[in-house]
Amino acid sequence: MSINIPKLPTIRDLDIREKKVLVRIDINSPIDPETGEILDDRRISVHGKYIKEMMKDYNPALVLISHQGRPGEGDFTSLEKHAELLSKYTGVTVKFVDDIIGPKAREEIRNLKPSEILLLENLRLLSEEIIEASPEKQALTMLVKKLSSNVDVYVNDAFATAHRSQPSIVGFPLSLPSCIGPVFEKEIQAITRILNSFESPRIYVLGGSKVRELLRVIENLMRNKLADRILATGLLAHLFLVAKGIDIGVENMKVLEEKGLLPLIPRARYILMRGAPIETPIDFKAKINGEVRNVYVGEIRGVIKDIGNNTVKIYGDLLKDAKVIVMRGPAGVIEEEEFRTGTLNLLESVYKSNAFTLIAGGHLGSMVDENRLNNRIHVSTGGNALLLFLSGEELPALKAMELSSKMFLGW
Ligand SMILES: Nc1ncnc2c1ncn2[C@@H]1O[C@H](COP(=O)(O)OP(=O)(O)O)[C@@H](O)[C@H]1O
Ligand SMILES: O=C(OP(=O)(O)O)[C@H](O)COP(=O)(O)O
Repeated sequence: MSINIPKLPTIRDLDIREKKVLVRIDINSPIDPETGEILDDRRISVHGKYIKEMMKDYNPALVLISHQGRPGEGDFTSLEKHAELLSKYTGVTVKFVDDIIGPKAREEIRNLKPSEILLLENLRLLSEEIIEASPEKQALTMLVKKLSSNVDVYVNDAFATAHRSQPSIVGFPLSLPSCIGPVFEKEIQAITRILNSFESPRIYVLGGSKVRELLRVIENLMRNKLADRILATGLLAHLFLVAKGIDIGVENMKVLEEKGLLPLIPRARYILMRGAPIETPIDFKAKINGEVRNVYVGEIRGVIKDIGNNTVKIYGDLLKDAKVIVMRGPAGVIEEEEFRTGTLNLLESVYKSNAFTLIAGGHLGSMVDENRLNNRIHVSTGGNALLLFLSGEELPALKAMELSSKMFLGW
């Protein structure tokens, strides 16, 4: 199976010096739903580092756009606090405006000078931004029309949103000379390294809560024969246990129901029947009568919040032999300290392994110990974007960028 990585324009191919540059970043971060505090700012710090370099090398006037959360969910918040953190990491005061396409935002953009940075409000306040459509349609949205006429070029540095065919990702490339940004470029380099390695076993450790997207990834991995083993954790493990006919208890079925995951059971069964190499945990951590207990499959009690001690050991042993590891999503509810052990122990196996490893996803990335990293481990800013690409899907952001380079750069 060969995955085609198109040649993409970078900021070295576009003249951005002293220009007004619209940069789509992804600073979507875990948020405490109670306090609205940003729980982990890794994506912000990574973008901050590269924006700082961009300012030093090209002195542009930067207009930053991003989303945060999804409407209706606890992490759907303003980007005001993100601007403060971006200021900290770039060393430049990042001005925030609580508007996106209205007169206030456009006035700020018009007045922006080289060496200044402006962050607009959460893009998903615009209903247009939630709708997925073709680049041609998205180029006609109000967002794209109103902002394009106020900037010179568009840079897509939101690798983590590259799998969404939303206007801020695929609309601007058809409207402005465009390129990918430095964060995006680094991700493509890491992916190329994985795709060029034909060593096995290739082990995927998949967890977290975005189960629907993970099933799509697993289907692609199987179709393209890219995974030797898939170790399920997080809510994905709940789903596959149920699909195997295992009783996970009423409380855990309720968790699946509340997350809208019950309709995915037949699809998970079909995946298993087709022989997907999916391993499920043999034990879990749950809180019973206020105490954290290790419970075994077959006698599950309480709400499962992490993988158990024996699963950690078995998964850890399997990872010892891996040549390539892709890890996505935490193994448990890492927001609660007592349920971080599974995730931290799996990461420990990664630090000790000799495999080339990709670590994907905001929550998992926040658990990584930066001091234990080496050049075999790439901590991606992307989650599902990375996995979908690695499993052979065409990313809308890349397709739009290819169209753009034909239109504006004559490539
Ligand atoms: N057993 C579990 N039960 C409920 N939620 C879980 C469980 N395991 C993990 N999660 C949740 O998954 C979420 C992170 O998933 P996801 O967004 O897919 O990961 P990432 O941000 O790394 O991409 C966390 O909020 C965590 O609480
Ligand atoms: O966090 C993100 O994706 P991820 O959870 O796959 O890493 C991106 O910001 C995309 O967010 P979305 O999945 O709400 O479109």
